[in-house]
Amino acid sequence: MAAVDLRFHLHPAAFSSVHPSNSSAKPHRHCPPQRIHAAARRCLLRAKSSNGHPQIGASFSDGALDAKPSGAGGPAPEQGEHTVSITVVGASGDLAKKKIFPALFALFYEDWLPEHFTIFGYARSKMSDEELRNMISMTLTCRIDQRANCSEKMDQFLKRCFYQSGQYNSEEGFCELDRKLTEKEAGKLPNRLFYLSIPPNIFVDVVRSASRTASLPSGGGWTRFIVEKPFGRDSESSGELTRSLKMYLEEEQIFRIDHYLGKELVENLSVLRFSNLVFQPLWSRDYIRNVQLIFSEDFGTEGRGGYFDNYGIIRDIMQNHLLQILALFAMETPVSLAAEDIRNEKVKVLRSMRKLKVEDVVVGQYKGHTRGEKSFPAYVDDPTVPNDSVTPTFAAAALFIDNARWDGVPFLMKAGKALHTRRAEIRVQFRRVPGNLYRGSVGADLDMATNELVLRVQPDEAIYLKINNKVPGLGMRLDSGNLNLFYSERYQREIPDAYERLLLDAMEGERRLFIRSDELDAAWAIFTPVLRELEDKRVAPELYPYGSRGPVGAHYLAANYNVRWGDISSDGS
Ligand SMILES: NC(=O)C1=CN([C@@H]2O[C@H](COP(=O)(O)OP(=O)(O)OC[C@H]3O[C@@H](n4cnc5c(N)ncnc54)[C@H](OP(=O)(O)O)[C@@H]3O)[C@@H](O)[C@H]2O)C=CC1
Ligand SMILES: O=C1O[C@H](COP(=O)(O)O)[C@@H](O)[C@H](O)[C@H]1O
Repeated sequence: MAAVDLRFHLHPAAFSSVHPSNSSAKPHRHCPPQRIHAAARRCLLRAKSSNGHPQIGASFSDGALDAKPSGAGGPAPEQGEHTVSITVVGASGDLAKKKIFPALFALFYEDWLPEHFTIFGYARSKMSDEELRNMISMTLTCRIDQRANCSEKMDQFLKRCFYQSGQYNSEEGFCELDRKLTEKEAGKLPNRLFYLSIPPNIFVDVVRSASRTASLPSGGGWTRFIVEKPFGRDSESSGELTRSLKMYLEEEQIFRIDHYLGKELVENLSVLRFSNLVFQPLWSRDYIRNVQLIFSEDFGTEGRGGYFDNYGIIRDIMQNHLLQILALFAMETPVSLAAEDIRNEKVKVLRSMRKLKVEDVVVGQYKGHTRGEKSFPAYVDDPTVPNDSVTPTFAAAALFIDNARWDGVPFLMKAGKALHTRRAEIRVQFRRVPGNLYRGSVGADLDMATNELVLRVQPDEAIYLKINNKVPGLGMRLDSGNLNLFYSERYQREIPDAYERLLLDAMEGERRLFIRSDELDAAWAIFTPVLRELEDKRVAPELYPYGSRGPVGAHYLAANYNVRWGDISSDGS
């Protein structure tokens, strides 16, 4: 039966500000829509209160400059004529080029964007609109299954893209941006989305400048900020970041993105759990022996060493992507599918988790390796990484949830760069069959004959369940076979990129797949002590060759809990 996609039925009002919390509730001042040079000057002269908040009630002496209704710069907007302006801050960067602009184009191509929208790139690099368009055009592709009118659609999309160069900590650039946005929004009810695709050390600068100068007045349309990870380095810095952001924004305006939550299989995890009766009774310590969350990449940190060395794999992947999956996997049934109900359950399960101990962690770092003619660099060969760096590019960890459902069940995580394959998956290993009638027919190792449910997040999305099966023939021999749901065989449509779903959700004000600040606090509480200890003691990572399966220490760690990693068979099944 064809699935009904509710988004096709969304009313344009889904993009409007229907709830006060959707609007920019913090008081702020707008840049004047006219005479921008004077405006920029005034922006800079704007008085600040002692705590850095934009001042309530501060106004320009020139009342005309101040009088900007939601649809300023044009005739009164007609009912329902909304427009969304999306500003990609850090538009010249890797993520913007690789993911954000392509995702925006994909949304446009499939008619998910509202009729009236404008896209702005903002960064320090000097670029004209045309140069931005050229840059973006290199990154755009059309879905293989929908190539019709592709270049026409690209041209239409690129015409809606503009660029504003400016500093991140200066209000001048954002004032100029505000002026241009206002021009494009003329006659419509505006809404603004800022995507902070920039290094974390400048998040607050941008939020301060943009919220003071380029966010919409309270009571107008909404102004939202998507903030990229990392959200701090530990509990303390994350708390500090949250406090700083909240000086300028309401929590409702902050969309902390974890793109793994936008992946199809991760979204499907709750569907699998809560809409299939067969799994419901099995989902606990009674039947599940261990759960494995595995992430591997077959490339190193090339080009991102400077960022990575300050964070390491635990912060880059485990504390966010894998922990979020774990929370969705292990949470209790939420009251409803509403964002706050789901996030409440996630927080509860995260708060039930034991703080990770150093003896439950193995860290590794890749070293150079030569295979045939080809040489692969060591992590420390990156010129932006210190030669004596002990930053882990691989980690394995055993985590526990101290609640009634999961008491004693090891949740094993493994994440690494420069490994032999690129993969992300969830493996659920079930207990042995008690008093198994067929124990003589399944081979010596009963643990090898237990059921395993695998959710392959990427690549080649799939769900499969390993079952024991009689090998056809006159004898009685069992082997392990898979009940398969391979997405490429079952579904013809190409799977949207995670960023498409998340951008759309942010525009719709749907927070379900974004991280709330208390979730973040709970997540950091689990990892901060171990990160501190690893760093204070400069624990030396186990070296593993580029392109290998990672440090053997990961196997010893799993063995401590009678676990065997499910991804070690040669075919990876
Ligand atoms: N790249 C990826 O695959 C992923 C990235 N992220 C996160 O997304 C954000 C953006 O990542 P990415 O695009 O890789 O970042 P980049 O390093 O490419 O930076 C983005 C832009 O920010 C500006 N910039 C870079 N360094 C500085 C600096 N020290 N001070 C001021 N401005 C600077 C540059 O623009 P200009 O000089 O023109 O101003 C640059 O083009 C980060 O928070 C990252 O952690 C998250 C997941 C994956
Ligand atoms: O957040 C991050 O994710 C990417 C992996 O994302 P994927 O969607 O390609 O699996 C990772 O390479 C990067 O280091 C990390 O910051």
